Amino acid sequence: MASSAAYELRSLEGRGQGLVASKDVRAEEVIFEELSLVTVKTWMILSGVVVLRREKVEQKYQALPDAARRCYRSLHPLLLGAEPAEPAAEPAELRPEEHLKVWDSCGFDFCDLEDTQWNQVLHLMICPTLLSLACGGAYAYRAHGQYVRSILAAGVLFFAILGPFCAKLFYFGSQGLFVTAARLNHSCLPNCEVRIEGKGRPAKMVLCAKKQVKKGQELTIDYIKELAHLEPSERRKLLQQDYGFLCRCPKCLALDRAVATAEEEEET
Ligand SMILES: C[S@@+](CC[C@H](N)C(=O)[O-])C[C@H]1O[C@@H](n2cnc3c(N)ncnc32)[C@H](O)[C@@H]1O
Repeated sequence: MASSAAYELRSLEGRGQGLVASKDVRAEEVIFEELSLVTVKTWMILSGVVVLRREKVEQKYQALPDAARRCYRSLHPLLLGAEPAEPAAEPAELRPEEHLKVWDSCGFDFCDLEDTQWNQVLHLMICPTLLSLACGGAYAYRAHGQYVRSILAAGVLFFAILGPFCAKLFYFGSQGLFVTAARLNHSCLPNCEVRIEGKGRPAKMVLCAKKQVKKGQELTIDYIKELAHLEPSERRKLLQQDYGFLCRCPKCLALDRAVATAEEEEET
């Protein structure tokens, strides 16, 4: 893991711990780079929902050296948010459901080179071929038409439109645990973004500033950046459902204050 003096870990009110800039950072500046502790292959739907981890996370954990296992365990939600002076909270060993909690709360999703190649085969070859055979065949059977013609006609349709369409519906992906980046809190107005370069294993994550960040400001990312178009209340609901926390980023806190003021004014 590469580290620099550009950030430090601090306790932040209502958000557990988080990374804070320890010096002024320019827009687009790289704040840190980090290699994944461990990665697993996944099956994703709808721009970023993991439906299946194709590799067993427990096996990955068992294969790690002792020091890396300690880092992995430190990502358990019981420890994330706890003060560093509370080591008693560390679970001795993780149960299967605790492994899943680690990945659900700290896993970063991405597509590496291998996933991208498989996705091209899946979306540009396999899906259109299967659908053309099924739909063209069914049409020819019902309409007593020519199978080859019907399948070819369906093929034109599916090869032209299905690949781009289903590329975001279901795809092969990867998920990585990054020990430092796991401490980044969410904000609906983030000042940083992560880029994951998955050319091989371990994957490399790069944290970049989206805008100028002043010394002492928290470094934040958007956990649901694919859903930036949603209303603030919907984003909040989603974060609570999928990530299990009520968003207390500055934007949501400001909205809370505005709602409370409006309610007070209505009552008086
Ligand atoms: C990946 S961890 C981030 C680091 C964590 N705060 C810690 O103490 O190590 C994600 C957890 O941080 C907290 N968190 C992150 N962003 C938050 C936010 N905007 N508002 C409230 N809690 C947040 C939630 O408890 C969430 O489950």
